[in-house]
Amino acid sequence: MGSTLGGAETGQKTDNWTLIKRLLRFAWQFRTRCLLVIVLQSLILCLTIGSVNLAGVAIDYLKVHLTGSGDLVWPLGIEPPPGTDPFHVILGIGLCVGLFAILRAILEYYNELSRSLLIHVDIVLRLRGLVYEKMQRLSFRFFDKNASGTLINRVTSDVQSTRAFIDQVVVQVFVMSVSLIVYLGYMLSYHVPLTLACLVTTPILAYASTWFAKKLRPNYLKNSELMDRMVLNFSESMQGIQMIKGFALEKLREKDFEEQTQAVRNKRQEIFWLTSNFAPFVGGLTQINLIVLLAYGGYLVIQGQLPLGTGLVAFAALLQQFSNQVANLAGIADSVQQSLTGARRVFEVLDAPVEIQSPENPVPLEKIQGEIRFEDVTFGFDPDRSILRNIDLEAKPGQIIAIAGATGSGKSQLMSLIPRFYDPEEGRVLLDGHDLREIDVKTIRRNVGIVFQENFLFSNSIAANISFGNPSATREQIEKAARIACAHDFIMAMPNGYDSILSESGSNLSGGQQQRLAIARAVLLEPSILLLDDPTAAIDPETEHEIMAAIDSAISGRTTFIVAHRLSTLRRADQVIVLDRGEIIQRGHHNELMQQEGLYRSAVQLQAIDPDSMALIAEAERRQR
Ligand SMILES: Nc1ncnc2c1ncn2[C@@H]1O[C@H](COP(=O)(O)OP(=O)(O)OP(=O)(O)O)[C@@H](O)[C@H]1O
Repeated sequence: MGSTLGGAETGQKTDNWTLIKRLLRFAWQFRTRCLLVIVLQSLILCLTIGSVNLAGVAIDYLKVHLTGSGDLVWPLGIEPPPGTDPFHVILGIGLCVGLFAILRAILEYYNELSRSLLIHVDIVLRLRGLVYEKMQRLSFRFFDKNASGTLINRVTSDVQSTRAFIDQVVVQVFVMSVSLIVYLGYMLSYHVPLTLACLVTTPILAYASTWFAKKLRPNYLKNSELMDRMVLNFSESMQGIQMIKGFALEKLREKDFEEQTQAVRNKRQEIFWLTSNFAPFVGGLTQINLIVLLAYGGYLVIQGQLPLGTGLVAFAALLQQFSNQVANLAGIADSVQQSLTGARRVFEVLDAPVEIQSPENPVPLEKIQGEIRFEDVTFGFDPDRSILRNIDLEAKPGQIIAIAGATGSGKSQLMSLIPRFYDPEEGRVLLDGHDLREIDVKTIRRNVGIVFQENFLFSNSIAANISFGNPSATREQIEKAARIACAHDFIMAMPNGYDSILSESGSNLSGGQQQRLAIARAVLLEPSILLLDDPTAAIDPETEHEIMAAIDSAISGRTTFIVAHRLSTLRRADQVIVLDRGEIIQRGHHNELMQQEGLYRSAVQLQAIDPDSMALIAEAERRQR
């Protein structure tokens, strides 16, 4: 799906006009349905004027019939045959008004239908699709910077606000302009000075609308921010419900949520206060017009300069319609501000640069051997603080590289550079001798199996979870992967075996079972490279050996990077890398490292190779030095 909203405003605050031009370009693709809505609304308008005019004709006819004086102008020159019974004439006009009303009702039905399709089917689905598709392509840095609350809001309520620009601004402005022109034209054709006198309040109205729009803008922005916070709080509370209950913090979280809801409520109230004050103000101003009409128009009728029915009465009805349209200004100004705030936030997502992209001409790689090399790699989240510094390392195909180090020393970040979740700031990472930036991103990721400390499982069948990376995998392939990951037996013990449906996030499985499914998922890809980021960290010691058995069979024949704190894994590794504050401070086989003085030997001797203990030992050693 290509972005039709694309523009050059990336990363910078766009002014309202640029935003409006861009929204109009977006609206252009819905021109047919917009046009249909406009045509229907215009026909409804014509019928309204027709009815008003016919009612005026009926009054004038009665007046002429009763007083025997005055002129009567029949619409389109169609007049009843001479000698027709006056009652039949009035009845005929009444039937025409009734027919117009039926036609109007039919058109209003189609108008409502077209508007709903335009809004809910065309615009909202299209916009949501664009935002969702873009979010799938965005790199990790984007998600590091944007909390999930703001992202959820951008896909949901901001998209809704943005679409308001089309149906509540573009279409409404058009309909309002056409109505105003037609009403004005009709009124001017009857009496120019009276029309001008009736519009004396218009400049005040225009000024007030601008003031109102300016007042609303910051309020809508703040409202979106407060909503983001509220949604984030809610989604975190749902995800961390176990933790909240475990610490008996329900009341505290409830209070937090209530405060945030209250803040949203207060902001909304401010907005409602503004809008509900503006609407009666506009209504009041338009009533002044009616007073002018009655005084001046009444005088003209008495003087015989204006017909009563098609003049004063029709004028009053049209002025009322005119005023209703003008009163819409408040709603339109409100929609403009709301939709521009939403659109700005939607465009921020659509314009966010996709940092990690495949090159235009990627190097063709037939078969990946799995050789990984880091050459003088430096990496950080912000330019002033490097997380990894001057990393050089090499893993030959099929080798096991164990990574040990204190908590926060950069173990996970080092691994995250291999599937190109991030690019290094300096230096390069090579796969089979090619810089990762020269290889197609999909090729890299299909050849890298990853098992994290905690893995996300979808509320789908076990088979679908295992074949997540390759949905077309056969049942045999899925079972083979599950057997390698030592998961087959527990899966078969479940009521529906591989077709058993997992609860949200796999919560009906134990931690060890979840990890084994994650290993099966990684193995199914038959990757040349396996990244195991401390897969036993969140597992109790009893289950740990089951996971280790799964890992042992999974890593055979693959280049494996494993964050490890088990001696057996470290001994088995071809190379152990010891990280401290983003730098490799020791490297070599376990036996070699045990010959050297340093953090590794101290940690092994104290049987404290886990990241927390290594952090303490590293700190103690630094103090000694
Ligand atoms: N998204 C992020 N934005 C900014 N800093 C980050 C981000 N992710 C990690 N860091 C920082 O990078 C450093 C290294 O983190 P990393 O997760 O690689 O450590 P680790 O050695 O794997 O730790 P642990 O053993 O606790 O898992 C830490 O100081 C951490 O605060």
